[in-house]
Amino acid sequence: MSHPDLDDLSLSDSDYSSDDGGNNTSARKNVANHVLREKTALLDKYGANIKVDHIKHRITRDKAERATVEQVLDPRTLRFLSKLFKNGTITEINGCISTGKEANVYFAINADTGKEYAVKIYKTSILVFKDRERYVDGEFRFRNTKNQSNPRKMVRLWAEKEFRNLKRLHSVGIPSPEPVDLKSHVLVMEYLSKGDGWPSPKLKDYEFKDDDEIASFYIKMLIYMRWLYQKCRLVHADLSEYNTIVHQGELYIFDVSQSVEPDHQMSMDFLRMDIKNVNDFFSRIKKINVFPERLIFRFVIDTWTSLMTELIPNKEDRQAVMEEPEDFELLEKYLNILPHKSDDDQEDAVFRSLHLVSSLNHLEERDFDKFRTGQVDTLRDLVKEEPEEAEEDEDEEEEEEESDDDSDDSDDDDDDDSPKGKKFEDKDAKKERKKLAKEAAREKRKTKMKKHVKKKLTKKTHK
Ligand SMILES: Nc1ncnc2c1ncn2[C@@H]1O[C@H](COP(=O)(O)OP(=O)(O)OP(=O)(O)O)[C@@H](O)[C@H]1O
Ligand SMILES: [Mg+2]
Repeated sequence: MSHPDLDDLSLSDSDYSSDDGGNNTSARKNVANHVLREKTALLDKYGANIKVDHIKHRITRDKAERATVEQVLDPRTLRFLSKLFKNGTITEINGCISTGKEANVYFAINADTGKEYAVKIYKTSILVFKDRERYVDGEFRFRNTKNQSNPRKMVRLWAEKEFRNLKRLHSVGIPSPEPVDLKSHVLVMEYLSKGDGWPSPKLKDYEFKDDDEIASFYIKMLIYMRWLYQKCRLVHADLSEYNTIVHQGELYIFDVSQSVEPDHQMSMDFLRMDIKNVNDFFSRIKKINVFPERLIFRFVIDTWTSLMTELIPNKEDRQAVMEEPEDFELLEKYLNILPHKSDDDQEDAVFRSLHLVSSLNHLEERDFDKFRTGQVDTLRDLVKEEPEEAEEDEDEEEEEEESDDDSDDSDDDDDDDSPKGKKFEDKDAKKERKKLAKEAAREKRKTKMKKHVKKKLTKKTHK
């Protein structure tokens, strides 16, 4: 069969755009014809290699149905897929693994090398795009980009983000599908399979041998969460038993398009949500003892030095481990000294209810009232290990404030006989000064993190 030269037919992104204001009808007709011709040519050339029906359990190699392909894949997507055929990354698409809210995932192979791939195609329809905003807070991520109003550019950005994030995970040794190729909103990655086309199970479907195996996966999950934060500078932001796969005995993390960097204004909330999801799965569904969420939070964001100081209090003994930052076994040892969460953990309840921001810069106007009344905490301050002396100083400071509040007239009548300005104040000025000081102290207490909350979050309670 003869084809027009596909490269000559290729259109740019803007050619597919419908926002030309409707002024140039004949130009639009031309483009529409062009798109149609391109689609037909691509289908003639690659249609027989693309099967988009749902795979039920096992990857089959039935004949591709051109009509279904035509229905499911829009011309633009087809064009980017054809680039993957042309550059030899894949030779066949053999069925649909998943149709999600944001993307469809297909199973693909390269018949020449025998390699298997997962091809994730982001949905570009405006309807889905609106949905995405609501569900995944994409709005935050792209709030400063010019592309917010253009869904095609948005999904391309989204796919690119996933591709780059996967690279980060892969490069630091967090088990994850290896990213292979990216063409606009079409992403190719390693396919995690049991072999013979069977996909490896998601964590939620994995049949654990026993409680020990469940516990070991829980530990892995927490350590990978820390590595994500410490080594990749990422918070997953949708971590759960649905976005992790057990592959060849390892826990694989994927679906990282929505992951954010720690300085994202919602990163701390996302991290807390990830921790909650993980804890809920392992405690409620798998019925194992989990650690308190606030301590996991600290485990994820605290420095290596701080964790190791706790694990090995003796400085000399600690020297050796300082050379092995982020060592898996040492992190595992650290987790093993943590207490388990009790059923009525009030401290975790407090932690869950705190409004979190990673820095005061992230406070928005609506947050300021809450901040004044102590309902907002900056998490980095919260988990910082304070040197003992600093803590004592603070105690004194607090006591001072207290006494200032409680006693009306005694604080400056001390026995120190060196002359002090205050001693020679007239009575009214003194009254006024004390009133102002009291007010200031009251204000300060309001904005200061409640001490019991801070203690709860910074000190481990070994039970
Ligand atoms: N590399 C892969 N190997 C094997 N299966 C995969 C791979 N990537 C994705 N999948 C399968 O496809 C499903 C959807 O993938 P993913 O979570 O990345 O997309 P999604 O659009 O976010 O989907 P959802 O909205 O369902 O979370 C996964 O749950 C998994 O079953
Ligand atoms: Mg997913």
